[in-house]
Amino acid sequence: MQLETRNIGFRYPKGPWVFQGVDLVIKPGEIVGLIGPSGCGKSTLGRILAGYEIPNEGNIIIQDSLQSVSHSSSVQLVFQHPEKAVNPRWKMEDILNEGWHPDDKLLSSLGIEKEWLHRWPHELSGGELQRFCIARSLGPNTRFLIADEMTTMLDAITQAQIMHAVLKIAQKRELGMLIISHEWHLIQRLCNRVVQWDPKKLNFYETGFTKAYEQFA
Ligand SMILES: Nc1ncnc2c1ncn2[C@@H]1O[C@H](COP(=O)(O)OP(=O)(O)OP(=O)(O)O)[C@@H](O)[C@H]1O
Repeated sequence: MQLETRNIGFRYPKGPWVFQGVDLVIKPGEIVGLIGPSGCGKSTLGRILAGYEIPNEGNIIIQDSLQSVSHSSSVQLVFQHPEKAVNPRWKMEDILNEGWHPDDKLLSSLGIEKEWLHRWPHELSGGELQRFCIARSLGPNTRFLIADEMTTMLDAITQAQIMHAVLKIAQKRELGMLIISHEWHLIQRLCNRVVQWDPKKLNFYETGFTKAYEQFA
């Protein structure tokens, strides 16, 4: 089972091509980094992979079934703005348990305190809220996790703790991950492979292998 894009191209309505001809493969258990300058289309690609946008050209292939539209709960996206990903009218307990019921072990590995479950989203910091979004994304159906600047709002120590917890889960469950980040050091340290923006071709290309993330886990 792998997550694959074949020759995908995307443009927003009336806009220019953001990218074209993107071929990307994420295998189970593989941690792939995606880097590139602001505005090159990293988040757009992440949203396409998670099924929130439909490519104008090409296909997304998940689990060996050819789909012109990528939409599957097996691909989960956690992005930079957790406040936009939760219902402000729901208490954290309901938000957390909407799709599945994360156990205490997972909550504690992500540093989620029990007392937070009884709060409203606006009563948590961005980083605290993000831990809930991460826990929510790791349901039993998840096979691939797209982490779009997932830990950007956290301090370096908390960022390392959370990434460590997520990577351990990814390793144990053989989840494939795409880590989108501007932080080259983070990408270099965590990823098996790195994919980078090619401005001439409006495309992404492999930069080669980095250190295996086991060193970090
Ligand atoms: N809803 C939208 N409608 C029109 N254009 C959009 C929309 N969202 C993004 N864009 C444009 O598409 C391009 C790619 O945006 P995207 O957010 O994918 O880039 P990015 O590489 O993730 O940037 P950053 O690193 O700053 O987060 C940008 O030029 C952006 O202005």
